Amino acid sequence: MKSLKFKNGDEMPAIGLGTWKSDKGEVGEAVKIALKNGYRHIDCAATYGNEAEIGEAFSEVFSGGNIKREDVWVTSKLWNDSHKKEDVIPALKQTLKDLQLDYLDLYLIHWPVAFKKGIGFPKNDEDYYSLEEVPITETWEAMIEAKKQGLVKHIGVSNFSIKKLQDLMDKTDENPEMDQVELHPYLQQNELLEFCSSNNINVTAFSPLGSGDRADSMKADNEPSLLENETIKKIADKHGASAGQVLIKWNEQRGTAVIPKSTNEGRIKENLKSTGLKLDEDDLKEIAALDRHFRYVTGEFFVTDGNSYENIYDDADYKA
Ligand SMILES: NC(=O)C1=CN([C@@H]2O[C@H](COP(=O)(O)OP(=O)(O)OC[C@H]3O[C@@H](n4cnc5c(N)ncnc54)[C@H](OP(=O)(O)O)[C@@H]3O)[C@@H](O)[C@H]2O)C=CC1
Ligand SMILES: CCCCCC/C=C/C=O
Repeated sequence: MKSLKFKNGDEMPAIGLGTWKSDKGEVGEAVKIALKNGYRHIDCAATYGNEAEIGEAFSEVFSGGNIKREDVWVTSKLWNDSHKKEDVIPALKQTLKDLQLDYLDLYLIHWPVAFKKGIGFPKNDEDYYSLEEVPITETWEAMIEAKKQGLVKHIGVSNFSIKKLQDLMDKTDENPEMDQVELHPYLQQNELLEFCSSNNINVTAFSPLGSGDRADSMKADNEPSLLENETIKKIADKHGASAGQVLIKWNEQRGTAVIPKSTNEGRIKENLKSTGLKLDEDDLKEIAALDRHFRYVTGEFFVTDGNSYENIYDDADYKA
C-alpha cells in the first residue's frame, strides 16, 4: 500500500478505517477486524462518541503482542467546542484517555468553526463564538503547543478551503501538515490538491464512498449515488473489482490518504484490498469527467448569519 510522507520522515498508510457513525457495540469489533486484516491507520474524532470503545479495542490488540502501538497510525480531531486556547489540550487529553494512548500520530482541527463549550451540535446563533472572539490562530497556537509537549506527532486541519489554509499560513509560524476534506469523483477538488501539494500539506479524503449511512436529515433530496454510478460500475466490472474498491483506489492513486468507513467484516476486508487494483489512463479520464462539485457533507449545519461563516468552504458557486 502507498503511504504519505511527512517532513520528519514519518509515513502514514494511505488507506485507513473511518469510524464516523460506527455504532457503539460495533466499532470496537470493526477496529479489531481491521487491524487483524492489515489496516494500520484508524481515523477517529471526539465527536463521533465512540473513542472509548475504540480505546478498548486498541488496548486488547496492543496487549496481544502481535501489533505494536507504533505500527498503527491514529488520527483524532478536536471538536468545535474546544477551540479556546485553554480548552485544546484538555480536549486532546480526554481523547488520549478514551483511546488509551499516550500520543496521537495526527490531531486535526475538525472544522474551522468555534462553538461554546459543551455544544455538540449548534441550535442557534448563541451557540457559536464569533471569528473575532476565538480566531482560528488561537486554536492553532494551542495545537502547536500540543505537538511541542509530545502529545501528538503531527498537527493539521480538516474542512479547510485554500483561502482558510492560506490565511492560517500567513498568520502563524507552523503550517498544517494535513487537510482532511471530502474527496470523490463528484468532488475532485483539483485546485485544493495542487495548493496542498505545493505547500507540503498532505491530504486525506473523507466520505470516499458517498457517506450513504448519514442521517436522512443530513442528506439532500435525490443525492447522486457514487456506488451506483454507471461509469464506476463499468470500471469495476472491467477490473473484476467492486465499485467501492474503484472509489477507494481512485483516491489512493491520486496520492491522498483515504478513510472508508465500514463496520461490516466483508467490506472492511474488501476496502483494503482495493490497493491491489490499478486504474488505467482510460479509467482515470472517464472518472475525471464525473466531477460535478457535489458535496455530501455540506457543512451548512455550521453556518450562521453573524457568528460563523456565510460559506464554510469558500466555494465560488455556493448557494445557501
Ligand atoms: N473530517 C470530517 O469532517 C469528516 C471525516 N470523515 C471521516 O471519513 C470517514 C469515511 O466517511 P463516511 O462519511 O463515514 O462515509 P463513506 O463514504 O466511507 O461511506 C460509508 C458507508 O459506505 C458503506 N460501505 C463501506 N464500504 C463499502 C463497500 N465496499 N461497498 C458498499 N458500501 C460500503 C458503509 O456501510 P457499512 O458500514 O455497513 O459497510 C457506510 O454506509 C468517516 O467515517 C470519518 O472517519 C467523514 C466525514 C466528515
Ligand atoms: C455530532 C456529529 C456531527 C458531525 C458533523 C459532521 C462531521 C462529520 C464527520 O466528521
